[in-house]
Amino acid sequence: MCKKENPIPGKIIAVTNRSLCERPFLEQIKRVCETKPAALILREKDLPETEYEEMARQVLAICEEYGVICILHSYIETAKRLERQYVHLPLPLLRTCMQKTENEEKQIKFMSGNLSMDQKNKNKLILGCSVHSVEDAIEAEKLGASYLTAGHIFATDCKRGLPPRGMEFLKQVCETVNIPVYAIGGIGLNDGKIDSVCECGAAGACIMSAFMAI
Ligand SMILES: Cc1nc(C(=O)O)sc1CCOP(=O)(O)O
Repeated sequence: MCKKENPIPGKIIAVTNRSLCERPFLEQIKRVCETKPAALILREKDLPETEYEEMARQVLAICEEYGVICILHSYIETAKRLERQYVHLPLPLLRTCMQKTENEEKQIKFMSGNLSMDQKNKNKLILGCSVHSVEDAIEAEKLGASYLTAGHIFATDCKRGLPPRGMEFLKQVCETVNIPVYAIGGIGLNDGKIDSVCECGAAGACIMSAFMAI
């Protein structure tokens, strides 16, 4: 299993969901950042893009203050405007973006757009992608994803009524692709599941509800 270099420097990725917060959202983001996750995915995809962008500016400032990588979710134009290097996309969106262009060179150009990196890393866009099957994982890797989230691994209120895919599924995904995989779904901060998913070959875990209530 030779995984490419992980663009995320740690095991824990926080995922936001403002509807789960009891405190003002930005206050909650600060509390999350105080625990020093490696990254935070700003997943507020029900917001209109203008509101998302406004929120992203504020969240980015907090993440920067705490040295936490902020990954924008779904809104590619916002990511370009804010010159973000890290973007997370659901697979259908990654597919659509890539279909707009004919070859890999053009794809990267299209995706990178105005995403200006530091000079050394020019054009090095870090794309995350959510996958829910081994086939999805293979496709996302081919489309140029730099890391994957695979879920949902354990039962979670956020996917009520849907059976979890389990550790065997996670293992299969991790064994199949050559990019880092983060487990998502039903993982807490101190329940031992982070270690368990890493034993399956995952690079770490994405955690939503537990972080929104921390
Ligand atoms: C946002 C999300 N995506 C999933 C996927 O399977 O892609 S599972 C999920 C919910 C994760 O919430 P919690 O950490 O509270 O279980």
